[in-house]
Amino acid sequence: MAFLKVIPLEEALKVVLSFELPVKVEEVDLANALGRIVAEDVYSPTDVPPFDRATVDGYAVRAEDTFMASEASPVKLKVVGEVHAGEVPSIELGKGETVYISTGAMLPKNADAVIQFEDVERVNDEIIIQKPAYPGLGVMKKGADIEKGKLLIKKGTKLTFKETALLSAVGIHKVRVFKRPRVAVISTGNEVVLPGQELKPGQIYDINGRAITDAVNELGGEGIFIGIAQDNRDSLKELIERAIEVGDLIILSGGASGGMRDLTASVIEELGEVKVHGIAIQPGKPTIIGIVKGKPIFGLPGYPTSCLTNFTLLIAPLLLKSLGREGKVKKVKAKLKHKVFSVKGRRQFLPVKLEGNIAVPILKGSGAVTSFIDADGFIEIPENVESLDEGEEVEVILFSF
Ligand SMILES: Nc1nc2c(c(=O)[nH]1)N[C@H]1C(S)=C(S)[C@@H](COP(=O)(O)OP(=O)(O)OC[C@H]3O[C@@H](n4cnc5c(N)ncnc54)[C@H](O)[C@@H]3O)O[C@H]1N2
Ligand code: MOO
Repeated sequence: MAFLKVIPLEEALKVVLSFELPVKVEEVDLANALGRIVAEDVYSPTDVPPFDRATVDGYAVRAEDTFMASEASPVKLKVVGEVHAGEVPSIELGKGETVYISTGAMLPKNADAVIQFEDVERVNDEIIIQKPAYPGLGVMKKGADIEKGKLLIKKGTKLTFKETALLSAVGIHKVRVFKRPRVAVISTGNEVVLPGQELKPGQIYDINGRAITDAVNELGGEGIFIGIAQDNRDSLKELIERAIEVGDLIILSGGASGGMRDLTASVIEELGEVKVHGIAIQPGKPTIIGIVKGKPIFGLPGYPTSCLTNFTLLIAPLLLKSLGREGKVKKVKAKLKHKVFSVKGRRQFLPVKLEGNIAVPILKGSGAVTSFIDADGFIEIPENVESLDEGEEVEVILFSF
């Protein structure tokens, strides 16, 4: 193991993307499909609507019967029946005939328009029309909304309520999705305690455990929080071994650097292999990438902003790839609100808040948790660049999956 021998981000990413996570597919009920990633393209098995349908309450007519209608010379049609939603009309419209029809009902044969009842005068079993109807008025044609055979959802799409609505519309009640990769999450540090516990002097609440677990969940994986390891080899080993049992991938945070109590790298080396310790980026220099019992294991920096930035840069692409999502994190273009400075020779990732298409830099530093909580994403400042100017176009890597 080369202790803190920094390598470029691209090299580190190559190591990460060489890991193969198990890719499995399962079928789930639509009711449990929200947030899951679709494993194959989904095509519509049916037309929506499945029949020509009235879009208003009124009278179904043959439009040609009304072409001559005017205020001076109204047309009269005979009402020969009624058809309501859910019924199959038994009537075929003859010349000069109409039926009362409810919104959502199937058009009777030969009808090609529906005139809303407000626009006709009903006198006993006749309606009086003063304005011509055109074919298609008040009608949604079969398949006009969604055509049978249309590609509805592409493989790799994360299901939101819109997609589950779309699947409902075509009657699909089971969907094939990628199994969620199981990601075991460990926080480390004697000072770190779980929210809900009393905070003693010198202690802080665990942020990374929740944040990483939920970032994994948001991305489509299954985050499993294992616990908080103390800063000693036995505690770290015990939690890593538990994590290996349940996870396809393991993420630790804290203790990644080279301080006296930073043990993560050497414990990983004892249990398996450290492949990378040190990446030429800021934040994230002390990041660890390794493998234990065939499972990828990551040690992220303890500072929550550094931790989540590096999760997004390094681990999200691997999880996205294993979920058929092409390994790409979301990016948007924006203009920088004001000039920012960086240190030459350091490749920096700076949190920014988006106000429309303006990226507002957050300059509190990676030691502040609000640096990433207030941020929508972060921008890159390459190592050979000392500053970016006000109004310069930047690419924002989003903290959302
Ligand atoms: N001599 C040097 N010291 C430090 C350097 C350096 O280059 N030379 N780099 C600093 C930077 S940058 C970072 S990042 C940290 C990373 O070190 P570690 O990964 O070993 O992180 P820790 O020391 O364990 O923790 C750093 C900080 O974050 C807090 N923390 C840790 N875990 C959590 C958690 N789960 N939730 C909330 N906060 C957490 C921890 O209490 C520390 O305050 O090293 C710097 N030092
Ligand atoms: O690496 Mo620290 O992660 O620079 O903030």
